[in-house]
Amino acid sequence: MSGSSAALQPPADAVKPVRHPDAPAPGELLGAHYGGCFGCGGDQPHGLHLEARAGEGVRITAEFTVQAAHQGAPGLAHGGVLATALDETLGSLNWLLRTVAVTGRLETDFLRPVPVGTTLHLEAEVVAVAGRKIYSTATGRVGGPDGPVAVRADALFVEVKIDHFAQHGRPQEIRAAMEDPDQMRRARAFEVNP
Ligand SMILES: CCCCCCCC(=O)SCCNC(=O)CCNC(=O)[C@H](O)C(C)(C)COP(=O)(O)OP(=O)(O)OC[C@H]1O[C@@H](n2cnc3c(N)ncnc32)[C@H](O)[C@@H]1OP(=O)(O)O
Repeated sequence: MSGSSAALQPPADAVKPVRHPDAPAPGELLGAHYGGCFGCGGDQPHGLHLEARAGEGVRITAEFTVQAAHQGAPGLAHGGVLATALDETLGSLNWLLRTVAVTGRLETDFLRPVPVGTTLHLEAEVVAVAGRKIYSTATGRVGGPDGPVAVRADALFVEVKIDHFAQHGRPQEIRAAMEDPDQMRRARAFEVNP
């Protein structure tokens, strides 16, 4: 059984998402939004090291290969790790909208077990926007980009000001991020949102 709850149905006044004119070109690798991110950062030895690419419209594709550190049952990916892969891919859609947003709700269906060593082929798309609310959906396939769907998710992201992170993050990581010119450049690119 699958299907998202009423909380993830876009309201009647929702509109179609609009790709930002400065969004990365289709096919372009996005790179990590933060080196310490468990989903995409290069500084996390046991992280997912998920690599996301801009697609057409407001779509993203991504890949993640399940490592031994990601097991739940013997030889199988942990469900929470698979949810992280979906969450990270959905979060990457914000690059195409040039909006800073965080996950408010994530509903996941686990349809097939995913063994260690498997590459999960992820695809995500924004389906609607209503004010600060961004409604999106994602799938993760195994055996190739056209293989069977192993996991899927629907999500609601909520737009926040960049201050959200400075207000709530642990001071030492916030300080380090603010001292990193690359990190600040990425954050500023999102602030200039018409
Ligand atoms: C930089 C990008 C990184 C991407 C990394 C991958 C994504 C992540 O994992 S992000 C980390 C996980 N998420 C978080 O930490 C978020 C924690 N939550 C929060 O900070 C807040 O609850 C937040 C910002 C989502 C909403 O709070 P706030 O800004 O006060 O807005 P609020 O007024 O409550 O909600 C705004 C709208 O969203 C709706 N909404 C908020 N949360 C939910 C929810 N869980 N379910 C349904 N609707 C919701 C509200 O009903 C409201 O709707 P309406 O405008 O119609 O009344």
